[in-house]
Amino acid sequence: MKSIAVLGAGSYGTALAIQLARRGTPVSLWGRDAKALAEMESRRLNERYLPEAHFPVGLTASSELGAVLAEADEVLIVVPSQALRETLRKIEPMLKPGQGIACAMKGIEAGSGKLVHEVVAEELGDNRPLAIISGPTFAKELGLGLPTAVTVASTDTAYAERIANALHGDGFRAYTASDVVGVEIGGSVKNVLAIAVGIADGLGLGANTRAALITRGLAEIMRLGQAMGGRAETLMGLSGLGDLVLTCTDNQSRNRRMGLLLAQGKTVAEATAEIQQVVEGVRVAPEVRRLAERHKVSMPITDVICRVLLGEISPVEAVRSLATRPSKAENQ
Ligand SMILES: NC(=O)C1=CN([C@@H]2O[C@H](COP(=O)(O)OP(=O)(O)OC[C@H]3O[C@@H](n4cnc5c(N)ncnc54)[C@H](O)[C@@H]3O)[C@@H](O)[C@H]2O)C=CC1
Ligand SMILES: O=C(CO)COP(=O)(O)O
Repeated sequence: MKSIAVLGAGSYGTALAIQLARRGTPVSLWGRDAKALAEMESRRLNERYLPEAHFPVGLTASSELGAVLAEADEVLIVVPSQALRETLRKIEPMLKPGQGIACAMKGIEAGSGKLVHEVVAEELGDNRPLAIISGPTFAKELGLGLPTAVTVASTDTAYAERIANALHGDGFRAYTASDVVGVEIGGSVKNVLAIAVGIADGLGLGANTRAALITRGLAEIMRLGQAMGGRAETLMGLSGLGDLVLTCTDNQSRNRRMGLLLAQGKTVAEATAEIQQVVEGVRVAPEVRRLAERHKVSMPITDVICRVLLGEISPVEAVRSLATRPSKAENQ
């Protein structure tokens, strides 16, 4: 790949930019805060979001969006999902013909319930190649160069391979897939389930509860994902089960930490202020619930998490309401 613009200089945008540069692609990392970007460029480090990983040669940081896009052959967007549409509107007049768009955010647009590929198609049309990058990838570990695997999904196989090849290597494995919806649903819904597991662990409910929530959470991902056209093998893969296990079981996850803090009695606002980074599950949960209603699938864990986030029930009541559901066949 000749060169790539990475839009979004938070923890994950920085980590992916570092990986691309490590593999030899010239990368421009763009963020909207001019002072922060100038500091990153001079210190060769993103002190606030990824202080563990130095920038390789070939990675430049800039807040000049026009210049960054003009020099790039491809564009990778890694802003939070709620900032995706705004970012697309900003870049649309500056894009060059043929520049592909890859997206690595994990969420659903609040209010519209649109998946990432739908938002991109609405704003940019469907003439550009589009890929979704997802999977079990904590930014810090990726930044440190620890072994990591992702899925790159696109209906354009050649484009998925181009993006995967740019990322692949040095212990980073990038697999390709064509099931865009399956990859998007796995990556979005696992954020909600990680809040649930965080709550259970925060309340000290133990390993049995954690395993039950992860497994029944996977059942929710499978039901919604398949109802929306995703494939079971995708939902059981890196971007589904893989990311669910990662996010539910390690405190690097902001969504899991949200659950832990709610279990301590903090409000959503207090927990958000403490975490100081994006917690996608909070905005995604009500959208997942609406999608479940629209597609007539049962998602009881998602449902109680929505109610906790709205302040309708406490974390203890949420767990109680799940535990007292009537018995049923496991495969329904
Ligand atoms: N951090 C991680 O380990 C991983 C994160 N992701 C996903 O990546 C996406 C981005 O998350 P993080 O980088 O972790 O968030 P973060 O909280 O570390 O950073 C967010 C960044 O987005 C920027 N931003 C917010 N609104 C913006 C806007 N309107 N225009 C431009 N920039 C804007 C902020 O200034 C900040 O630099 C999320 O969807 C997340 O789920 C996916 C895999 C791993
Ligand atoms: O998506 C992630 C890891 O794959 C990061 O999870 P959190 O957003 O919960 O930190």
